[in-house]
Amino acid sequence: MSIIEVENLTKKYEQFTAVESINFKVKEGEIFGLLGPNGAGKTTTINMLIGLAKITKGDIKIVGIECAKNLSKIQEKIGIIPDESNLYPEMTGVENLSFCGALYGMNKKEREEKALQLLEQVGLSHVAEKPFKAYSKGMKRRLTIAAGIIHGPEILFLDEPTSGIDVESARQIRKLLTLLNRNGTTIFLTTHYIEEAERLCDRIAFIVEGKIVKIDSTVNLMEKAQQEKVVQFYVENSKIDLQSVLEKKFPNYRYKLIDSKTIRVYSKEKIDLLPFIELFKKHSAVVYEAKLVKPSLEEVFVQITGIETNKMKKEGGR
Ligand SMILES: Nc1ncnc2c1ncn2[C@@H]1O[C@H](COP(=O)(O)OP(=O)(O)OP(=O)(O)O)[C@@H](O)[C@H]1O
Repeated sequence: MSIIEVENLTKKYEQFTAVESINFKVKEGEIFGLLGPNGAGKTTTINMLIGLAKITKGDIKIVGIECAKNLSKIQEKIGIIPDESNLYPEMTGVENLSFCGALYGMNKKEREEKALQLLEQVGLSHVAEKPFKAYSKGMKRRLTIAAGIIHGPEILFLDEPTSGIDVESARQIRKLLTLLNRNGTTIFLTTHYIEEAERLCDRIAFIVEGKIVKIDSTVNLMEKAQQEKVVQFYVENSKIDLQSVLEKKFPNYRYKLIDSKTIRVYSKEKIDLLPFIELFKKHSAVVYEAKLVKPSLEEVFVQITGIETNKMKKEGGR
């Protein structure tokens, strides 16, 4: 069953179209990711879904309810994790969570128990009594997530959940999202980390310049990637432009220059390494490494969008 249905959704900022007639459905119980580079329209889309941005055209249904007119009816069913925290800096972790619980009508005992349980889940028990303002960026994001799920929402919306935070916090957040999802929460997230989408999402929509260019299950997308063989050469002492020399000699392969010494060769067939090594040798270039690379979602993303992934931020390069 579809728990989110989006039809011809469009957002214009005056003459500029930030999101153009996009369509997608999110199935109950899945983790759905909207993946795209900066400025693609991810935040605009999620903001329309959660009622923070006005829709220019189109329809959104969440749990079967038309959102435009009935936002208040879906508020309790959804959890929203903004990229900027909305918690109180002076309050401690436990106080912030307990306060959020009170907003959802939970009684004192219930919300304090839930607060402690959530602090444990997000790995923040040791700072439960410290004020929020003393938390690191990653800790703040984790507490913001805990606050967004205190009422046990059916659907969780997250805008760039691990952007700009430390690797350990990102790992904890991914673990928590996986756990929540296993327990039945549907998750809609935006990200510009390809690895994150690959690791977390059941289905992914690629969004570029306000348009969805592909939607498929991660399994199907990965299968497509794995149809190609990829060999990576690491070459030193080379005075040649690796890509143009290879393209001229072996035009039937596809190439991607990783850096001036590293190049990838792509083919649907097996790749015979010897002719490559001989060609490098002829140009006095020494091959120090030739390895088979396991194709990743990155390859599919580049193929479909034509966007070089160095334009997307990398995980770890936070
Ligand atoms: N309030 C606004 N007024 C005018 N243009 C806007 C406004 N908000 C966003 N835009 C533009 O709409 C486009 C989509 O922005 P959006 O923030 O949705 O992208 P994004 O995919 O979330 O990227 P990022 O990761 O950089 O936030 C961008 O070109 C942006 O400059």
